[in-house]
Order: sequence, then structure tokens, then C-alpha cells
Amino acid sequence: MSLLDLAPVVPVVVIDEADSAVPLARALVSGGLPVIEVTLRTAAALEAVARIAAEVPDAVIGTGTVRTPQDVTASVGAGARFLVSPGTTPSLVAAMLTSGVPFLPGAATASEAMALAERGVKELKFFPAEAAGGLPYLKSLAGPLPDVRFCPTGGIRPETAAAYLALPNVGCVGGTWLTPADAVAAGDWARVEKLAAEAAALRP
Ligand SMILES: O=C(O)C(=O)C[C@H](O)[C@H](O)COP(=O)(O)O
Repeated sequence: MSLLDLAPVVPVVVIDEADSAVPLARALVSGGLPVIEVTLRTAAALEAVARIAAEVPDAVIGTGTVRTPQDVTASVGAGARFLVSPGTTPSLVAAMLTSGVPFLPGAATASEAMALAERGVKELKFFPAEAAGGLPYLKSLAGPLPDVRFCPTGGIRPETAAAYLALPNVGCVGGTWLTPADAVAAGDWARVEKLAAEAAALRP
């Protein structure tokens, strides 16, 4: 099964404290969202991925903000089972293709999507979704690029997620709203689980 079809929403999480990683992942999985993207934006990110990989077997843990071949190697070494990038460079996609794990390279235009499709990569992150044109933009791509599917991410909210999920070229959506910074800082895992459960219900 494709990465895009495992869950309707992929939580994009920023982890400052590695000690938060396991309870946070457990809350998301309990809420019904097993696919979790930890962004490589913090010093604790790789340690967080390693702990989740070791201690939360029901989570499908991956990394986001993957920008270089080094990020690919470090992610897989830490236990990432998928990779997500905000955009695509030739060296990055080459590293992703040899990584051995599924990946969603970022694309925001028809040309970027076509360049990736030419290399056989047809499941992409559409980033930054809202700023790049949102729903009408993705709808416009579905006609000429019917074989390319997206995980739109960037500016998606609980109120707008369902409309994205209804598009034929959208498999899932990504977003940070499942793990509000104040809830994570306070260790309010019940709130995270509730937000995850609401998001999981978007696709019965
Ligand atoms: O970190 C990454 O890998 C990114 O490319 C950016 C994130 O996908 C967006 O920052 C999502 O954030 P929201 O718009 O708050 O949902």
C-alpha cells in the first residue's frame, strides 16, 4: 500500500525535547494517525525518530524537511521509514531513489511534478499548499497530470482538510495542527490524541 493511503492526515511534528517523542507518538497512534513526520528542524529530531522507531512499533515514523543527501542517510540511519522534503534537487531525489524507503519529494508546480514523474516518482508533497494556490491549483493539475498524486502540506487546517481529501489527486494531507506547541510543551497528550481522532475521522 502506498504511503499516501495509510492515513488521511500526516502529522508534521517539531520536537524540541527527545523525551516528548514517545508519548507524543503514542497519542497520535492512539488517536488513529500512525504515520508521523518528524521535521529535521530541531537538534532533537533524529534522536526523537530513533526513540519512536524503537518504542512505538505501531507508528510509521519518517522525517520531514529532508533537504540533502546527508539528511537522507541520517534519517534512514535513525530508523525513518519514509522521507519528506519541501522541494526537490537532483542530488536529493537521487539519494531518495536509492534510500530503500518510500519518499514524498516536494513540488509546487506542474513542471516540478513532471520532472519527478519523468523519473518515475508520482507521489509528491505539494508544498506550500495554501500559499502555492491551494485547492483550485491542485484541481487544475489533476486534468493534465492524472497519474500524479499529492500530499498537500502547508497552511492546511482541520476546517480545510476534508475538501483537499475529496480531490482525486490527493491521497492524504499533512499539517502541524495535531501537535500544538503549547500542548507538546505541557505534555497534554490527551489533547493531541483528541485532535488526531478528529483528523482520523476525516476519512472513514
Ligand atoms: O518542515 C517541513 O518539512 C516543511 O516542509 C514544512 C511543513 O510541512 C509545514 O511547515 C507545515 O506546517 P503547517 O502549515 O503549520 O501545517
